[in-house]
Amino acid sequence: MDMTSHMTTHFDDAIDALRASGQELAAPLAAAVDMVFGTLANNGKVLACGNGGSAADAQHFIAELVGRFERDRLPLAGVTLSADTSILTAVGNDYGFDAIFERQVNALGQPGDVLVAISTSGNSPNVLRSIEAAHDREMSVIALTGKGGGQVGELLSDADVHLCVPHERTMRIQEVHIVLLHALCDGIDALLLGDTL
Ligand SMILES: O=C(CO)[C@@H](O)[C@H](O)[C@H](O)[C@H](O)COP(=O)(O)O
Ligand SMILES: [Zn+2]
Repeated sequence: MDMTSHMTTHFDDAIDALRASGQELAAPLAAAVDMVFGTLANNGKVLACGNGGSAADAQHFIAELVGRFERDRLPLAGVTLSADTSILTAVGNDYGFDAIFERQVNALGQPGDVLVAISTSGNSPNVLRSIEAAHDREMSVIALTGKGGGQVGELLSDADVHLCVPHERTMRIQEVHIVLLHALCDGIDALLLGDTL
């Protein structure tokens, strides 16, 4: 195997995945910006969850809300549901791993809040249950998925936003997810601060 050309295919495939996603997802992404901005403007908050690399993405996104993205601004209300090891081990131990996000949505979620649910397969049970809990609590959902959206796609309502990356490989989907989350941060900042750097 020519490792250099093998590595080159990753860049080419990532570019293709981003280009295809840009064509399909720019419009729903704009709707997601409006949803999050509306929630924050009404003193609501954003909850975010995912497993593995998507847990890191959820944490990364919320850090950019609570801290900052590219420009100084007021702190924005967000909580990562996949970062607190005491909650995750306690709820996982006592109620099962599938309840780790649902339990926190039920503890923290209020009507009008937004859940950002990240699952490349769209089939992780703990993410599915977080979406059901969000709906029960009259929250809106922004779902970041791939592989056709899986069961997440079937759970979402018309009021939710589905950002389904048109790709089958987890890593490519995750790479697009981080672009989506950064674009979401940029869109929120543009509405808050004006759209020039
Ligand atoms: O980062 C990666 C693979 O790139 C893994 O850690 C990956 O996130 C984990 O296998 C997750 O459990 C996958 O869950 P999901 O995206 O299907 O909901
Ligand atoms: Zn990964």
